[in-house]
Amino acid sequence: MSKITALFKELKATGKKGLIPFITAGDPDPKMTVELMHALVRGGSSVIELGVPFSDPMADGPVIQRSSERALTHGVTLHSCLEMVKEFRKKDSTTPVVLMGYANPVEQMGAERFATEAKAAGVDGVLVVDYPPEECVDFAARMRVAGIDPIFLLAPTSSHERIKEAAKIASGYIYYVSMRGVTGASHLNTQDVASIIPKIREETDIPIAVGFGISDAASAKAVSTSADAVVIGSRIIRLLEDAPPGQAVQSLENFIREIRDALDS
Ligand SMILES: O=P(O)(O)OC[C@@H](O)[C@@H](O)c1c[nH]c2ccccc12
Repeated sequence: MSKITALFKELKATGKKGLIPFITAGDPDPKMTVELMHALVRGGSSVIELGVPFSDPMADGPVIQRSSERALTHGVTLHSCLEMVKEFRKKDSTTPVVLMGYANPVEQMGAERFATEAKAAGVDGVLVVDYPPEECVDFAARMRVAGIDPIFLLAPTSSHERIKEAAKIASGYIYYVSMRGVTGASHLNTQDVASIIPKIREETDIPIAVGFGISDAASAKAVSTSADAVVIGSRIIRLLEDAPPGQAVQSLENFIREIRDALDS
């Protein structure tokens, strides 16, 4: 059983919800990423979604775009992201890490080599934003053979067919995007989310994480009533941007703990 699957089993058994923060590898500075990952764990994160910076992140709003640009300015590549995971693994062998990115860097490396190197670095799951499930049966199989969970996105616009397709090839969890548009939006509708999740559950027992527009304890708690886990990205990136010099790591840990407490209450 994969680390991600085991984690969701344990969450379910203890009646808890997963917390999946997103940070971009190399933002604000490559030297900080591993330290930030450990702070996420101390605060009570379940899984870390580590973003591979990309020059044309079409699913991302301005906040994560800026974050990607900062990381690219520091010369961060897919290879250096894997090095950061390796470094993180020296002190944390249990927290699942999901690498999130766009197809281009993965294809440049080649899917085969990517799978081998990602596994060796300690990656547990891979989410390629621009890989629709129905076109990625081979890719998903290759990841699974390497021992990596292929994670796919579903959205309010996903057809019944696509839901079925994703359910067939995904493992670990399915990422349900709460709304149309880009990351960092502010019009989250938890009722809409709660009405679609049962339709996905009709097709699969895989846990469902929900992201896009979750920015505080209240929205996290509200979404968690129907989801198995919540993903928070843009709010965290803004917190890192706004933190006073030297305070980013502690502010991040405090923020995550606040969300963790809300989910547990
Ligand atoms: O930023 P938000 O609205 O909190 O959404 C999560 C999100 O940032 C993270 O999961 C993510 C970052 N880039 C993406 C691109 C596509 C899907 C998801 C993502």
